[in-house]
Amino acid sequence: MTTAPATSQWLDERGLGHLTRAIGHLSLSQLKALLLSDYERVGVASLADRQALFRALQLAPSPQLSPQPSATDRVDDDVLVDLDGDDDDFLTQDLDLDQEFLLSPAPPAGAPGGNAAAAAPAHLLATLQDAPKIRVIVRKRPLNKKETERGENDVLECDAPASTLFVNEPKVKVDLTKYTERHAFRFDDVFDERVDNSQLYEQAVQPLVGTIFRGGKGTCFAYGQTGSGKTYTMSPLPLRAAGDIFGIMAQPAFEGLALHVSCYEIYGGKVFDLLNGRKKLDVREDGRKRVQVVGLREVLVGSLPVLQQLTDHAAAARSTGSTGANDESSRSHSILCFALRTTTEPVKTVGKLSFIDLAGSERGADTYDNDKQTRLEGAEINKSLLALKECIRALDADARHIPFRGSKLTEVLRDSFVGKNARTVMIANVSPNSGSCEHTLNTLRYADRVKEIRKPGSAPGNAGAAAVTPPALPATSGFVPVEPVPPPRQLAAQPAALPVGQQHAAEAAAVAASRAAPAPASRVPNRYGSRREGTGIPAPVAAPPPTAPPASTYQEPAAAAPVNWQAALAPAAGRQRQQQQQQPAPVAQQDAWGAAPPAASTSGNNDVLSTIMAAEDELITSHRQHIEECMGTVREEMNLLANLDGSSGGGDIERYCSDLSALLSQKQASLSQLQLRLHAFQQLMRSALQG
Ligand SMILES: Nc1ncnc2c1ncn2[C@@H]1O[C@H](COP(=O)(O)OP(=O)(O)OP(=O)(O)O)[C@@H](O)[C@H]1O
Repeated sequence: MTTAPATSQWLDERGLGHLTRAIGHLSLSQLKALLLSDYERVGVASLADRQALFRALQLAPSPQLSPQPSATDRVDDDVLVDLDGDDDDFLTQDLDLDQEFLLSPAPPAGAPGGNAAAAAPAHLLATLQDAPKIRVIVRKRPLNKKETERGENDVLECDAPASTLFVNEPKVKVDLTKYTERHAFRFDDVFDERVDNSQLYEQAVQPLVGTIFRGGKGTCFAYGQTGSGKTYTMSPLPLRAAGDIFGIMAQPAFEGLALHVSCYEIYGGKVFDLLNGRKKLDVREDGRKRVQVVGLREVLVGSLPVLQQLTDHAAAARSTGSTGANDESSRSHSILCFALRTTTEPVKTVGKLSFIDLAGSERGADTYDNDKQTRLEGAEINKSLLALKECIRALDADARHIPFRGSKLTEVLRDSFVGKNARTVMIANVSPNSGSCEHTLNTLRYADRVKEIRKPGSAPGNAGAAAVTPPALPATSGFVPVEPVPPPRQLAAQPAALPVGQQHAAEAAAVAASRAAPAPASRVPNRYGSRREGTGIPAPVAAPPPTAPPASTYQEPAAAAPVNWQAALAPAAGRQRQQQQQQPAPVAQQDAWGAAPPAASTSGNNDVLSTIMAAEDELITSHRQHIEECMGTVREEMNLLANLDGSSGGGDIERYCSDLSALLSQKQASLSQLQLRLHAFQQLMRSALQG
């Protein structure tokens, strides 16, 4: 194993020379790319060494850690070509992109010896350099018949040459005057309703095709509200891509490769194989810390008709999910994955291309639906879409931490996010009708946030791009522009840029909170207090100390905490059976917290029932609030990591630690509160049954 001189000197200077043997062969930027959890794997065994190395890497200025690629930075080609290999994280980390012809370069189109496929357009043989790391594209669908019949307006205007989309939002003032608020968003590309699927494919996906022959991992997402055209956009793309892939594979220079396809769905946080009778699959991390969808059926495809049959089969399996309702498709994420593998042993993965039709973005709003199943699904969708956004942002920022653990979706897509050879295209689908305006704005804000971190010199996005001045609005029937138009950056940065689910959740929680009794002030100090308060989620009652045990290790406390059971069952929000609750039942026994549930037997049967029902309501309400709080905290944690990753020089670690500590305390408080409430409820049930 060769030692990189720069690394060994760097280690020496920091008193870590003894680690040269273990990690001296890695370049400094490869070291920087390691996660703390990887240190042991690469041979830094002692905790003290791991901490010292982490600190040293954190404190070192970035340029020092990003030397130009050198001979020592190169990894064996064998490893580079193998996306499944141990060193996946190092794939092309410091690779000179010109060296990325892992397979011999293709002959120029039309060159002697080239077959029909050799005439494939040269841009199909694009290198990773040719494909931007992330592209965000907006596609507007036409007004449909129903919308036209309802007399709905088209509120979207596309300025394709300027890659800008204008939203003319109809609004009504308190004095009932109608007016239009005009929003402008700029993306990498804006496609209007006249752009067909072929044009979209050529501009959005075709640039990714060549990259998968060079160790690339391409991912194409369709995001948007239900009915905005995600499936319409996404369905033809794999076939078109496969046509081009087969074309390249037919060239002599690319012999010895085979295309494999798998299709699965994530529904309610669970994974189902769409090519294997919707078999439920487990997701596990293997010994090499790579996430695997265990038992996923992968089919070797050699022709377009076979692929067509498979995609039809998968589409049918998706729309006839567990309940058989078509509506299910908008509640699940569907993933079609191409893997390009060598045909000779040992089989290696050369590249991957994934197409993801995401769940309807507004489905996250279902967290306040009456049906428990729908609520949980809504929460899961919300969580996954938020996590996805954070992962793409982290990817764009070359962050070391990609928060893929935030949801099942991002967990299974981890491979697509890791490494410099990952390329992502997000297609934000929007509906043009005025009735969908709020959802459309939320979709555009989401897409805008995805693009927000944009490095100088990269493709245009809202951030850093010249302000787009919306042109004067033509007077449209019914709406008169009476409000000044804020610049687009301002619009894009509006704090209301929450996915619609969160807005709804926040609104619902605010209404509930306004009806509830004021929450006690005894809360864990919260740096994020103002934002959290803003969600309208009431503070937990009698917050326990922040030292409460985390969920996984939770045990009932031996020492009784001075908590009254009625306080634990006190309404948090939206109480429905307040009357019955106001009659406290006598104390029957002490619970493990020193709390005393009422002796149900001393009240009449109706009273007992009412008390239990009220307590049950409160427990469920608390649980829902806990989930909302957790989601908010996860988002803040992701922001923390993103800030750390985004700052030059590795971020302010001290601030990061104190913020993280506050968030963890907040989580513990919320969890303990829920456990307290659950425990009291169980006691109540037990005593009612005994009585
Ligand atoms: N660009 C377009 N041109 C013409 N018709 C379109 C276009 N986009 C979507 N449609 C039509 O709009 C309807 C809804 O589209 P689609 O089913 O793709 O929406 P979706 O976002 O996938 O919805 P869901 O989340 O429910 O799966 C379909 O009838 C589709 O044919």
